[in-house]
Amino acid sequence: MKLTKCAIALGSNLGDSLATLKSAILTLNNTPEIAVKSHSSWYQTAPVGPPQPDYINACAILEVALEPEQLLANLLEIERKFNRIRREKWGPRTLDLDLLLYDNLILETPTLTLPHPRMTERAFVLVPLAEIAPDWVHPVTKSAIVQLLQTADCSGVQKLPL
Ligand SMILES: Nc1ncnc2c1ncn2[C@@H]1O[C@H](COP(=O)(O)OP(=O)(O)OP(=O)(O)O)[C@@H](O)[C@H]1O
Ligand SMILES: Nc1nc2c(c(=O)[nH]1)N=C(CO)CN2
Repeated sequence: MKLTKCAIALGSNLGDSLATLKSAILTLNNTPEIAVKSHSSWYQTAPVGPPQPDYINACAILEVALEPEQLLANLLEIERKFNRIRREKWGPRTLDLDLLLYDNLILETPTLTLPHPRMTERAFVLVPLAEIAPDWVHPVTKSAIVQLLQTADCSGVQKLPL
């Protein structure tokens, strides 16, 4: 099967978030149909939505031998492995994995929207993504990630020391 380049966002604001995100990257890379090609720095980010602890966020570039829905199923399965408590909408979680971009595919099904519909307004996604894929053109807005970043409010996003 052909390999497809994808971008994902990782987030956590419960438990040992940094350890969880590092472990999630290893778990992804141990999946036979998924290769993690690169990941961004780790960022501490102010919560968007209801009051809750700060998040650690990052983005990763994957090469996958999976259809979009299969990749989403893998991401949700890994989330489930790490998330032992019930989640409220936009509430705290031990691990959140969002599929941002699947090549230049535009897709809308009941369970999967591509590109991720809220990625263009989220500095906690655009800052880490611009680090690893600045020139990737968002297929709906036709803007490169680095251009989308120019209009984002990045005040709540802080790079963590290595
Ligand atoms: N591009 C996408 N990436 C991840 N999930 C998606 C995507 N498009 C649609 N979904 C659907 O969204 C559902 C709920 O996702 P989730 O609980 O992570 O939302 P959330 O993290 O609370 O909010 P947000 O989607 O704004 O980050 C998933 O089960 C999935 O079916
Ligand atoms: N800073 C930040 N805020 C959020 C995040 C996140 O990953 N980072 N995820 C949310 C639900 O997807 C809601 N709010």
